[in-house]
Amino acid sequence: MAPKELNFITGNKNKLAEVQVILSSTPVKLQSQSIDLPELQGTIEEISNDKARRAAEVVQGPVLVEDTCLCFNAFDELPGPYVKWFLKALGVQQFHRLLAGFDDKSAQAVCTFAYCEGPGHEPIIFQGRTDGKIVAARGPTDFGWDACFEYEGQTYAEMAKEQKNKISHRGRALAKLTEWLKHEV
Ligand SMILES: O=c1[nH]c(=O)c2ncn([C@@H]3O[C@H](COP(=O)(O)OP(=O)(O)OP(=O)(O)O)[C@@H](O)[C@H]3O)c2[nH]1
Ligand SMILES: [Mg+2]
Repeated sequence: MAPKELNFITGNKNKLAEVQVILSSTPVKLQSQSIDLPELQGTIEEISNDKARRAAEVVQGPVLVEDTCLCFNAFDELPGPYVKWFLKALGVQQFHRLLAGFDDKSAQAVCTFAYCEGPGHEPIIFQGRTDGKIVAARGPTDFGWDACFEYEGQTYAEMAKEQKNKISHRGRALAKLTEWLKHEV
């Protein structure tokens, strides 16, 4: 695989930490810059593409961005990309009550990375999805909604990091990115 430098533009330290761990077993040299980018309202892919274009304009060079969505099947995929604001308003201990009136507690975590070569270039996206269930918070609450997202009986927060990274929306998206980098000249 050609060693590649990637400049990951994110304001989220937890995301950055997971990406660093996952990419540490690849030749990718990861840099990062914390720029809080405006986020479009639109489809998951439109938001990630727009975020990558904006970041490339600010940095004037190649960038990698990521947008994470949490889609409730009972809400026809909402809160989706707006999960951040629901979590901020409710807090992780009350978050699961969004689905109190619904039997269907199933949800899908979606991670979409967008790589953009630079201003004017079309971003390329790499997406990972993990199906789970929304539950009352269990485990450490230091990363977003990890404590409320249950996968095969364990919440993300209850899992060891390596275990989460193997099956998570982010781990699956990064596996596609590193596969692509192998063939990138
Ligand atoms: O429990 C979690 N496990 C995860 O694996 C995970 N990945 C993201 N998130 C949270 O979901 C929202 C996405 O919003 P988001 O993608 O716009 O992130 P962000 O604004 O924090 O950073 P960024 O946009 O600067 O990269 C934010 O509240 C993130 O904290 C996660 N929560
Ligand atoms: Mg964001």
